Amino acid sequence: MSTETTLRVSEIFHSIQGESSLAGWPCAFVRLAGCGHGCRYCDTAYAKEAGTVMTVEQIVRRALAFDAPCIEVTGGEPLLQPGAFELLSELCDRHPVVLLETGGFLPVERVDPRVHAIIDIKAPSSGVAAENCATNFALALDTPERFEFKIVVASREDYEWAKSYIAGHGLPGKCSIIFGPVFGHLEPRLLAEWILRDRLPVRMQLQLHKYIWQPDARGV
Ligand SMILES: C[S@@+](CC[C@H](N)C(=O)[O-])C[C@H]1O[C@@H](n2cnc3c(N)ncnc32)[C@H](O)[C@@H]1O
Ligand SMILES: Nc1nc2[nH]cc(C(=O)O)c2c(=O)[nH]1
Ligand code: SF4
Ligand SMILES: [Mg+2]
Repeated sequence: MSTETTLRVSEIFHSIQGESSLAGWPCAFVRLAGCGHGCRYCDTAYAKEAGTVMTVEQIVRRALAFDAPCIEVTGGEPLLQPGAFELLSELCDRHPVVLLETGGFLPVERVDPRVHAIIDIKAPSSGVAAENCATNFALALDTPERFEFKIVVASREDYEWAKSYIAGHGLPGKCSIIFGPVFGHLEPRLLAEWILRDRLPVRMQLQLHKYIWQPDARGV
């Protein structure tokens, strides 16, 4: 594997992990550039710009320099760049906790098994629910400790869809599942009450960083 492989990078930053089961931990983020998806609620449209070309070695050194308990590769859609797989493996060689945030429409089987992958399942309000890649569920049910599934909901309809979607794929009780509100669209209290009323075996998340800094701030 060559660490001279290049990738297009949107930003590399140090923040408090705002999402997933590791929310709250200081984290180094590598946001790769580019995304072919078009989730209606996307809060990171800027990552679709070209970005800066960097080698795997340069990216890894920048991320390690934050000396954070975890490193997350996100985007844009990180798995769209072939070099992302090498980047993830190189990070795993040099750091014990490597996370991947991926949009759930690409297969994750080529991702280094040492990576903890947070796979987003897109609900109908995203406009791209038809592109959810169901092959990822079989892999996750096989090795559940490697994965988390996240569903961001904007409405009661999204919530009902999410409830039956996870049940239909046999995920509850087997895989870690997180529901979160589309920021500013669904009142967190409503989602909390729906989960409690249904006794749903899912975690609830808020995007912590949007309560610490300006919700539309970059680099946090
Ligand atoms: C910006 S995307 C980048 C990684 C990957 N493309 C994906 O979709 O997971 C990271 C996460 O941000 C979340 N997200 C994006 N816009 C959001 C919003 N308006 N409200 C809540 N979560 C949002 C999605 O759940 C997504 O998983
Ligand atoms: N602080 C912080 N935590 C995050 N977790 C996942 C993020 C993402 O955009 O993928 C993100 C982000 O953009 N900021
Ligand atoms: S897949 Fe991720 S980066 Fe791409 S549009 Fe959807 S939320 Fe935004
Ligand atoms: Mg974000």
